[in-house]
Amino acid sequence: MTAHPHSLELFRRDRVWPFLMPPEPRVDVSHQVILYVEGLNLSFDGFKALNDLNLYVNDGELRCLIGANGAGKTTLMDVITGKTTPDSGTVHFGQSIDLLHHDEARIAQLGIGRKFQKPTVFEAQTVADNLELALKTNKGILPTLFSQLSSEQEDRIHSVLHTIGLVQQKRLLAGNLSHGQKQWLEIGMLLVSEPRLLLIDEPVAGMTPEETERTAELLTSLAGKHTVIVVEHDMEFVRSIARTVSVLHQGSVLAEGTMDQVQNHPDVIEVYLGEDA
Ligand SMILES: Nc1ncnc2c1ncn2[C@@H]1O[C@H](COP(=O)(O)OP(=O)(O)OP(=O)(O)O)[C@@H](O)[C@H]1O
Repeated sequence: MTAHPHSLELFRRDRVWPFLMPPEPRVDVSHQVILYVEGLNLSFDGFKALNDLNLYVNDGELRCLIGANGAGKTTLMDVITGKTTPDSGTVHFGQSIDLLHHDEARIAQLGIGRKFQKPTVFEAQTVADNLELALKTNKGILPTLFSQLSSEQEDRIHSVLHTIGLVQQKRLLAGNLSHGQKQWLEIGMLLVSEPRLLLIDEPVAGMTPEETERTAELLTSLAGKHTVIVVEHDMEFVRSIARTVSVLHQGSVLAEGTMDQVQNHPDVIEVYLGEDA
């Protein structure tokens, strides 16, 4: 008796059916904290890039990380996103997800999106196609523009275009966008997969004052639904968006609070802002 074609399909070795895949763990934010970083240490050839670093970020918060060059901001982002393994310490996403047990790709799937300083959009594709490709890539499907989007996915792309203020530009090639618009598009490319936590590195570097202002509006509008951590050197920008600022110095959190509180903190005046004064 020949097997029914559907049963052959069912026994293909290379298929994993959705009901057999491990369920996507939910991020447990029952204690309002979405990110716990505790006792992180990391040395590079004896130099302590992270030094017993502790950081707690609440769900829905917009947190700014500031600190002089070499303070450890990028290294911290690298550890949270699985790019670098610390020597010791723990990193938890919500109450129960131990991020140090997952690799970079899995951490992205779990809902942590990272945007590097330089935009890396596909310049030869339209704005809408960039979002579509990002959505498919994030879902682990071989990215192609030929497979159809579901209506839910189309709605999501439209809503992201709206959020990033590029509805009018959706048919433009990304290469023709301004620097600021490319940065927003790249934020949109993260948003299509609805991340819980967004890590954004120097979003306003190289932007015009108008673009900087719109970026402030965009990032503040994302907080609440998402948790946003912004690394930024532009203090005026930080002041315009941040409720809580964490100051990193020599691999540790030196001070935390509102911009006014940290600027008036004696340790900060001494080691960081004092240098500019
Ligand atoms: N892979 C590495 N190997 C050796 N040293 C490293 C490595 N990565 C970072 N470092 C060092 O660790 C320190 C912290 O760097 P990090 O990039 O985290 O600082 P940062 O706060 O992000 O600075 P910036 O504002 O300049 O981006 C620096 O002195 C850097 O040279």
